[in-house]
Amino acid sequence: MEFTKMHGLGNDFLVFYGMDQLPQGAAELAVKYCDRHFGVGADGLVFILPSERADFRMVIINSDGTEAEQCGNAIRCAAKYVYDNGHINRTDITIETLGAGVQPVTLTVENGKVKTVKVDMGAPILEGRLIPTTLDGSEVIDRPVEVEGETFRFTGVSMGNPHAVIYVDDAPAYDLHTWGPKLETHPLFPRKTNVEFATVTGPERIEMRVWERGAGPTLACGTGACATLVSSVLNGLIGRSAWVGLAGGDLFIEWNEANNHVYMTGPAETVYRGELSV
Ligand SMILES: N[C@@H](CCC[C@H](N)C(=O)O)C(=O)O
Repeated sequence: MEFTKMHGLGNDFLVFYGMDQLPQGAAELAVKYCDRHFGVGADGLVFILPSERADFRMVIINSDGTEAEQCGNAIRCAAKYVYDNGHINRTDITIETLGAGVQPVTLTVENGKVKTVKVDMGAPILEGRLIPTTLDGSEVIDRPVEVEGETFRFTGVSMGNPHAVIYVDDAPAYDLHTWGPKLETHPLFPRKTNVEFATVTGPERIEMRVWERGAGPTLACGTGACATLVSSVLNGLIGRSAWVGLAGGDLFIEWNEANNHVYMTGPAETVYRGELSV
């Protein structure tokens, strides 16, 4: 099986193209080859497949073998992949995802090279039961969640996949390894959750670190950055656009008031191509 190693701000993937459907055993492949010691090493597998509703369909499998509904960094990589490899010759592409439907993607190309990728990530889902959480209500803002005697306050946002955003004093220094896994699997979140620890540091800047559902600590999370901007607006902490600083670099996020859609702009990089014997 041929693959291409790609990343978005260090959130890395093995990208597969050319199959008609998701291969059997994709979960086992993910566990085996995402392993950083006994495999290739990645946060997930990305399959770019044919779609009946869009130019392409993307499936993302986390490194623990679970399928996610959406992945912001992977969709930027998928768009760059199909453009660079001549599978499409337009810079406006549509990509279908499980959790967020068909998403329009725009590539900025300079001297034949993809510089940035902007994705219309759609409207955030804010209803408690739909995120999903076990809480009722049209919004889940600044609500308590208790873990081993510690009370955190979180805001729930789904970008097709679930996120719990928690504000801390210094996100880059935060001990996410202790609290991330406990919050990810808390019973308040029936499909588990991605967990973002965030600090608003300026009128257009948020620092964020992420513990991802099914992948643990990653260097960046596109949907997490979108969820963090939405949460920060809902909590009255920032305006409707900002740079979100992650361990692997920055993403620019806008939540458009007119159509309620969230837009994410950032880079995507190819590292190398390889072949797996399976
Ligand atoms: N890294 C991603 C999100 C990948 C899926 C996530 N771990 C989940 O299970 O929801 C991103 O860039 O959005």
